[in-house]
Order: sequence, then C-alpha cells, then structure tokens
Amino acid sequence: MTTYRLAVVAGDGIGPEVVAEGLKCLAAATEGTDITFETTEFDLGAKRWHATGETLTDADLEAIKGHDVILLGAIGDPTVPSGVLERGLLLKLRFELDQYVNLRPSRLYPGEVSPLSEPGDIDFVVVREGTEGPYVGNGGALRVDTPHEIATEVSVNTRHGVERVVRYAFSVATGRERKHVTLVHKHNVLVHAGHLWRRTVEAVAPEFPDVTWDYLHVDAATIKLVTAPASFDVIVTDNLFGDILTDEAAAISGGIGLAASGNVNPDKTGPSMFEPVHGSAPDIAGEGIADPSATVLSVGMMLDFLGHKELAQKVEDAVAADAAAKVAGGAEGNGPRSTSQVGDAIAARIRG
Ligand SMILES: NC(=O)C1=CN([C@@H]2O[C@H](COP(=O)(O)OP(=O)(O)OC[C@H]3O[C@@H](n4cnc5c(N)ncnc54)[C@H](O)[C@@H]3O)[C@@H](O)[C@H]2O)C=CC1
Ligand SMILES: CC(C)CC(=O)C(=O)O
Ligand SMILES: [Mg+2]
Repeated sequence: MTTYRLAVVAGDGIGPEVVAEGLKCLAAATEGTDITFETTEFDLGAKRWHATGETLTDADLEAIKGHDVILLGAIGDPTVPSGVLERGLLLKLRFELDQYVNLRPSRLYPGEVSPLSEPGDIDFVVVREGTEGPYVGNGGALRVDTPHEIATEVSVNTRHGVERVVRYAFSVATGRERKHVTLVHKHNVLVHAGHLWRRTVEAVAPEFPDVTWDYLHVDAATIKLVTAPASFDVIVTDNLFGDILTDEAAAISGGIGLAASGNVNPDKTGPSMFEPVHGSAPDIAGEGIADPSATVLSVGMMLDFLGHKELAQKVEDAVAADAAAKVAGGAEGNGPRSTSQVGDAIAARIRG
C-alpha cells in the first residue's frame, strides 16, 4: 500500500469546481490499486483574505510542506486588489517551494479542435522558468498617480536559476523522439538577461550530444506557434514569456480548458504542485460550466511525477477520448455539458 499526502488548494472562482472533478478522476484512477491519497484541504484565496487579511502564512506554508504533492485550482478574484493573491499566495507557493520548472505540455488530441487551418501534429512542451524573471517582485513606483510617475519591474535572472531550468529542458528533450530544444527570449533587446540565457544554453547543450537546439526571439515564436506549431518539441524560456506563450499554446491545441501544468521542484526539497494553466475565470465562476479537463490532465501529470506512468496514461487517454467524443458529437457530445458531467464522463472512461 502506497499512501501519498495530497494538499488541495481549490482557491478562487472556478478553482473549486474543477478541483472537485480532478479529485473525482483521481479516485477513479486509483480505485482497485494499492495507491491512496490522503487529502488535506487548505482554505486559501479571496474568502480567507476578506476574513483575515491573510494570503499564505508561515504556518500554512509549513503545513503544506508536510505533503508529497499539491493540487491547485486557481487563484485570483476581482474583489481583491490585483496581485495580492497572485503574488502573496500563488507565486509565494511556487517560489517558497522552489518549483523552478513550470512544465506545460501541449498536445492536439485526435479529433480535438484547433482554430489553425493546418495545425499538424502538435506535441510540444514548454519548460517555463518558475521562480525568477520579472515575477520576483523587484521594482517599485515613484510619484504614484502624478504625471511624473515612474514604475519599474526588474527581471531577475541568475546563472544558477537559468542553468538548472535549461538543464531540465535538455533532459526532457533527451527522452523525447525529436530531441530538440528551442530557446525563446529576446536577446536582441534584453541583452543582459537574454545573453545570459543564450550563453547558458551554449554551455549546457554539450552535456546532451543527442539533443539539437535553436533560438527564436519571442515575437517570432508567437508567429511560429500559429504558422508551424508542429515544428516545436521542447521550448525553454523565462517566467513571463512562458506564461504568455502557454496561453497561446493552449488556444491552438484544444483550448484553455485542456491545458495542464506542473510546477515541479525536481530536487524534491519541497512538494511539486499541479494545476490547470487557466485562472479563476470569474466570468463563468459559479455557473457550473467550466471545463475540468485541464485539471484532470494535471492530476495525470501528478501521477506521472509520482512514477505511476500507467495510471497517468489512463487519465490522459480518458481525457483525449472524451475530447474526441465531444467534437464528434454522439452521446456525450450532444449539447453543452456541465462541469460535473464532463468529470463524470472522464471518470467513467478511466474506470473503463
Ligand atoms: N494559476 C492561476 O491561479 C492563475 C490565476 N489567474 C488569475 O485568474 C483571474 C482571471 O484571469 P483571466 O486573465 O481572466 O484568465 P482566466 O484563465 O481565468 O480566463 C481567461 C478566459 O478563459 C476562460 N476559461 C478559463 N478557464 C476555463 C475553463 N476551465 N473552462 C472554460 N473556460 C475557461 C475564461 O472564462 C476567460 O474567458 C485573475 O485574477 C488572474 O490573476 C490567471 C491565470 C492563472
Ligand atoms: C497569476 C499568474 C502568475 C499565474 C499565471 O498566469 C500562470 O502561471 O499562467
Ligand atoms: Mg498564465
């Protein structure tokens, strides 16, 4: 019997709605196996902030550290000043738990829709740096609300931070069929950070002689994601560029409702955290119409991370089959389904 301690941070907006379906599918995947998950729910997010003014206390963090993995829904609410929860809770978790790899795969499942006329065989993964870049909170504002206001948001890139995520990206590539890494940055303008990234890739690449690599400026990368998405294998990039590119990647490969991610601490000095790429979607929160597929796929990534490859594949196959059935119409494809109907359908497929 293997028991994992799972911290659940459902969060805000559609977070609790999609996490409920993620847990439903986790239960389906582990049914009849000797694997169990003991879950602890952490009531963090807008409600807690309104009640106490707290985002993530030291005690919360310590309690979360006592878990093997984390499943997160989404953080952020229009009733809370922008950035308070995103920085004080979500990014704090990623930074404090040293989740320096933000792994975001993009696959266009057979039968799934893409708005592109020639999407081809989309199957790439973005390895986004998760603890540095412009998201570290290094900046400030002077003369606020005057005509002379100045605001800075400094991107911090350390050799240590860049090197470890670049090495991770190459190690991902070496296990894939095409074995190719594309560094995405903007080193023609951001010469300090960009050249650090380029020099680091040049230094790390020889450790992986079977992996080829090339470079794209981020603006050109946004074009190529639309015109030739099938040409990508592994993309490595910084925190901000990776954030933006992965929403675009979601849009071309089935939509934001299918985009999963893992915030991984490869050194295992703290728990890794799995969450959909999307946010709290306040525009549809409470309506029971959010697509839980991305959360279910994130549960699959969590199982894969824990070494349960077969269960992970089962979960991914179930989501892919559900997506295909939805597109094709048929019993499950008739009309819009509720969040829990999608969860039920995927769970049934997992059970087989
Ligand atoms: N990891 C996280 O917790 C993230 C949090 N956020 C936060 O979420 C809040 C809303 O941010 P937005 O920029 O609106 O991004 P968002 O990802 O929440 O929503 C963008 C659009 O996608 C739709 N959408 C998102 N997830 C969906 C799903 N599962 N099924 C169907 N439609 C879905 C929404 O309805 C909306 O139209 C903000 O507070 C933001 O800071 C944003 C991104 C990630
Ligand atoms: C609030 C952001 C830091 C989260 C986000 O947009 C993301 O990680 O994709
Ligand atoms: Mg984002």
